[in-house]
Amino acid sequence: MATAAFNLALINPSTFILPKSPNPTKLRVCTLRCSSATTNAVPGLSERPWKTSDARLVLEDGSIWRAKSFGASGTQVGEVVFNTSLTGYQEILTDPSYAGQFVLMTNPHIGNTGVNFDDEESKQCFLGGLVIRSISISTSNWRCAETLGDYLAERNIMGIYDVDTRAITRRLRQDGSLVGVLSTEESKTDEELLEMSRSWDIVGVDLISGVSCKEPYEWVDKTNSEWEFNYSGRDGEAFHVVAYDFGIKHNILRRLASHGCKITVVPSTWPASEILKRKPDGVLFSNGPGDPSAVPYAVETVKEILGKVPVFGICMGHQLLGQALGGKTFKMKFGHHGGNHPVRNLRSGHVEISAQNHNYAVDPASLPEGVEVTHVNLNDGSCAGLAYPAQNIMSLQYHPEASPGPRDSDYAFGEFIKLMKKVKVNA
Ligand SMILES: NC(=O)CC[C@H](N)C(=O)O
Repeated sequence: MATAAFNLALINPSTFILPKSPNPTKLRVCTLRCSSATTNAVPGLSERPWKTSDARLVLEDGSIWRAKSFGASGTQVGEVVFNTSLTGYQEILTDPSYAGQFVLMTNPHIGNTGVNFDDEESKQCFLGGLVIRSISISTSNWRCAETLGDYLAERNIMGIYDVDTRAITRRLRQDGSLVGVLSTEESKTDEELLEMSRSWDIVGVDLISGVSCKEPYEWVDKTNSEWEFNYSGRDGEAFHVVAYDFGIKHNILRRLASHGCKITVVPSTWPASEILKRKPDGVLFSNGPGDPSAVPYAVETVKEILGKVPVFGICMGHQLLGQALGGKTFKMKFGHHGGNHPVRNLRSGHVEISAQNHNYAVDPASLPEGVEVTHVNLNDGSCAGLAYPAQNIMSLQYHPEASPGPRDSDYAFGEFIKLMKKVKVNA
């Protein structure tokens, strides 16, 4: 009996907690579930015919989570955030706003539909890594082109599974987002990985420049007719929208194209004067990764455009607009990441279930008079949308394009069309 219990402990992921000592040499390794393992490698386990724990997630609070690896191997540092979406892991993996972050999925079973090449939200996976409870051992979907593991390995993205995602989520909810290091390298000690996590920070880093396009391009793809749902939204009028790519998700572009817009996507550093010369009907400031305070050049660009042409900001775009209007942004405790966030539209009174992915928010009290809070997140009362009618500005902290997530907020694209129409008609 004792032997069986011991073996079970060996093949299960074990969690080791290091005390929060500032001095790594004083760290004492203790174990919650397996009292025999006090070193990184468990002797003999590598000879077993089944996969054994071969990866570690070391959090900056000193906790160490043993796991099994899939996708790429190596060592990677990032900020751990949890995402509560039940579906759409592929759109999440390709959302450039996750650059610098490890996404932990709270849904315990991931990978069952594999991946396809239609559901990508950008050309690349920019996230730091994926943390899941259980990886599906088979894939079953008519669109499946390959397995999640192969997809991540080809893109050099690390994944871990067989880790207690509920316990990590509770820790993040309690203590806030934490920096962590994922590693499959046995040669690195726990202390080295801990040191790495403690000497890295996502705050103040310009992550946009790493994900934005390098040259402008035209976008024409609409939402595939098979998936189109908002037939009333297509007014066919060809408004020219310039979209700043701070890490833009393709579905934002598809939804604008489905409304008949002609779209030019420009890099994050494209000068405002160049945009204004093109006389667009509207400018979209996209979603994007990281800290809005780390990209003052983008705030300056937004400032130069405000009041001259109707604008729509989404997520990072909303935060940059908030700053450009004179407001402040702040880092939230653990942010909002998922497809089930209730938001109240204060103008209509309607509640939308929305897709969200952000760690920063605009402080509404810091905004000047005339700027209206149009949407509120009903989970925590944070600002979820703004408008400044005098300057034809609208913005949302969340994702009207969903992908993944519910479509309740898709009407926002129609509102942007209306805003452009109003200005054009009155010009
Ligand atoms: N999706 C986004 O645009 C994210 C915005 C910003 N990077 C944040 O984490 O708050």
